[in-house]
Amino acid sequence: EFPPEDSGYHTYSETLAEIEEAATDHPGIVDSTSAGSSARGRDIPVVKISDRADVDEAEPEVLFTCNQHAREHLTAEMCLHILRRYTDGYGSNPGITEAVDNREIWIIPMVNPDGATYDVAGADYRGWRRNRQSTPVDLNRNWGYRWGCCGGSSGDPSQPTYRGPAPFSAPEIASVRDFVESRVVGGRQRITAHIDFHSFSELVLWPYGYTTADTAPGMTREQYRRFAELGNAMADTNGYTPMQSSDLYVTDGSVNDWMWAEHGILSFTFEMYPSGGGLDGFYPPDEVIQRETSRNDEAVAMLLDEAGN
Ligand SMILES: CC(C)C[C@H](NS(N)(=O)=O)C(=O)O
Ligand SMILES: [Ca+2]
Ligand SMILES: [Ca+2]
Ligand SMILES: [Ca+2]
Ligand SMILES: [Zn+2]
Repeated sequence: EFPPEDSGYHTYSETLAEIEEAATDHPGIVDSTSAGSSARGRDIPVVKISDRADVDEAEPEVLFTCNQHAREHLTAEMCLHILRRYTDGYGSNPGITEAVDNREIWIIPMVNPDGATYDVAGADYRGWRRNRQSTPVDLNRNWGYRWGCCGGSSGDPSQPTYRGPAPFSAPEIASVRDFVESRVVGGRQRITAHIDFHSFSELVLWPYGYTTADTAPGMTREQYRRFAELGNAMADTNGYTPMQSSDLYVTDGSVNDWMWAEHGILSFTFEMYPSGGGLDGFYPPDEVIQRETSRNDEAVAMLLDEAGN
């Protein structure tokens, strides 16, 4: 559980309750399903928001993933904020109504439910990052594109950036992979854009992470330019700093590289508030949740719009 002064954050069960409530309150535009199970057997919920949500329509699909890293609780709040905004706003906010009528929005609020739960299970925050397999894995190093290629992860099981024994060895990542692969319909990946939310540092990041080069196999100059232009435009709306992922540091096995290289999905990472500070940066007071999640409203709207191009 979160300490009383941070009760505004959602636990796993409170997250499930939020999803249930959205589905109950907005039955026509919400459909909830599961990507699969975590290492400790928790369901990994996937929520869909669209007009005629129970029908797979030929509309561009956009994915938002949150909480790959256990202690980054503000990111789960970001995903729940998108869920609430795009359901409560339907029919009253023209931009939201337009997006829901013309897109299929997929939200996975807690990719790492075991880790998120473990982090708040003690008397104090545990500063936990990884999942809760017997040998814990850094989920954002376990994706299968150029996995472990380039010194952007660790092969040491004791390290926080341990990549696991093989790509997709973490059940959480295998589950999200399976979900994304299930969106290849009629031979075409229907998801066109994605944001993976992390904290912290206030950054907008785009691939590749495994190399510092702008262009590489599967990333032409024109494609890189599209990432950079959209990344800069989104950063202009939330005041985050835009850069190629590897300009921060080289990572291999990250979600963005896999989403782009394997599925051609315009995949970004947003590092949320705060911009700096020590380990307490992972635990901003719950008083900032509303401000720091709605800070990304315009960027989310921009990505949803771009997803149709
Ligand atoms: C997406 C990468 C480049 C940054 C991220 N930073 S975090 N959220 O773990 O502190 C990470 O190390 O996975
Ligand atoms: Ca508080
Ligand atoms: Ca629809
Ligand atoms: Ca569809
Ligand atoms: Zn993270």
